[in-house]
Amino acid sequence: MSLLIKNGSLLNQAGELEVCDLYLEEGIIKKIASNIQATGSEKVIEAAGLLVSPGFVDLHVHLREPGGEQKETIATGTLAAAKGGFTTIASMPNTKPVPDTKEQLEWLHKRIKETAKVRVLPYATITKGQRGTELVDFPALAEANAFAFSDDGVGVQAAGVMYEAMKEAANINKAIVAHCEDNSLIYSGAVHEGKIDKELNIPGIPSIAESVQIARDILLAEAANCHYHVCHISTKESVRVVRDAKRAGIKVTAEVSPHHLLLCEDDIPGDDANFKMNPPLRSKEDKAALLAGLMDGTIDFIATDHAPHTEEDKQKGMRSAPFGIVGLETAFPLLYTNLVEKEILTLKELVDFMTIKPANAFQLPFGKLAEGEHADIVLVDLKHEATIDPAKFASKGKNTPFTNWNCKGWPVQTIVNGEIVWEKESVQQ
Ligand SMILES: NC(=O)N[C@@H](CC(=O)O)C(=O)O
Ligand SMILES: [Zn+2]
Ligand SMILES: [Zn+2]
Repeated sequence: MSLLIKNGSLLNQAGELEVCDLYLEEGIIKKIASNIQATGSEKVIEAAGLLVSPGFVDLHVHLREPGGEQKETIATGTLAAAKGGFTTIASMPNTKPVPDTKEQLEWLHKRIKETAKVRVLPYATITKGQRGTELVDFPALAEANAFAFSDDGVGVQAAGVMYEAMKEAANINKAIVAHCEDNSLIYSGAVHEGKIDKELNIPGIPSIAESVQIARDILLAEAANCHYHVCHISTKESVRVVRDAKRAGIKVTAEVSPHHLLLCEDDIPGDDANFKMNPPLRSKEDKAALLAGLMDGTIDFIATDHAPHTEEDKQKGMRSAPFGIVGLETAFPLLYTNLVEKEILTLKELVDFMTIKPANAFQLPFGKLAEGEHADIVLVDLKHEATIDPAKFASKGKNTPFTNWNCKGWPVQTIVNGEIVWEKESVQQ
């Protein structure tokens, strides 16, 4: 089925909105022009007043399948992605079992093919069982279409193991995507070590637990000549270290999450585990440094770190609940409302941070609206206002700190490979 999107607003290179039509056929954007005439055989989508954006790309998502289906499945997580305007997501490997063999990864690809609503690029682990000791078979997993290698959920503790992993990854031209956390510096903390740990009398996680490992890894990546990507960067020291590394010409990239851009420890209302995630919400100064890092190119793009947990998990409170919050269904409206509407970022900057920038960091052929490109598109209503209500999420995870936030910029239709995978009317919003 071909699609004709009429009268939508597209961002041009200068960041201005231009009214245009798009013709999609066989999964490809065939034509972008004003006044494309319908032939009668295609489905016509009236998009007047809507932003037509490349589908969003999220390279940090937890889908929990296999082994955590009570928290999320590939089906529910990718529906949440579609609802949030994401057309390509990369799935983190901290599942049970983890994709650390060719067979596991092949099973995952099959399951994705059967049940995913959007494109899913699965990570393989760096170490067997994410135990941090024995490396996976990098060439075999690359052959089985691993997107990249990550032990997300836990840092690789031994420098020697990380160095060998980086050399393996460099050999096959794949990236090491790192959750940076030195276990000897976390002291079983649950919140940032700063003000909030004292206020709540809960052990804190110091900033150095992250920044020390990033500094180590950057030097290893330089020696191994490996593309090294930093997950969910959260501290001002980490930003400085990455900035210096980029200046030195080291192949490092970094992502930041919407919650670290929009919240800090001062926003934690008390013992509420919907504000518990790893890394934790840091200080006001850290939050400012993350935004500055994003704006000066130190941080390459935005990724949600969508980490669904059950309500039962989160009712255990700050000390005992698992780390993580959901993000797919609220990322764009939150960032649009709190950064673009407040003129901190332009609309084009935000869209780029969620489309072309993540795609380019990993040489992915997505995130662009141009003739000949994949027909991955989201239509967004920038004016419609609605309040965030977790009860309405498609995700099984309702664990968000943003309940009741009023936002504009809600996706209304999501197209992957030229096919409508979600539209507002089909799901209660
Ligand atoms: N971010 C989190 O707080 N939790 C993630 C793991 C991770 O991203 O490190 C999870 O899998 O729940
Ligand atoms: Zn992580
Ligand atoms: Zn994660």
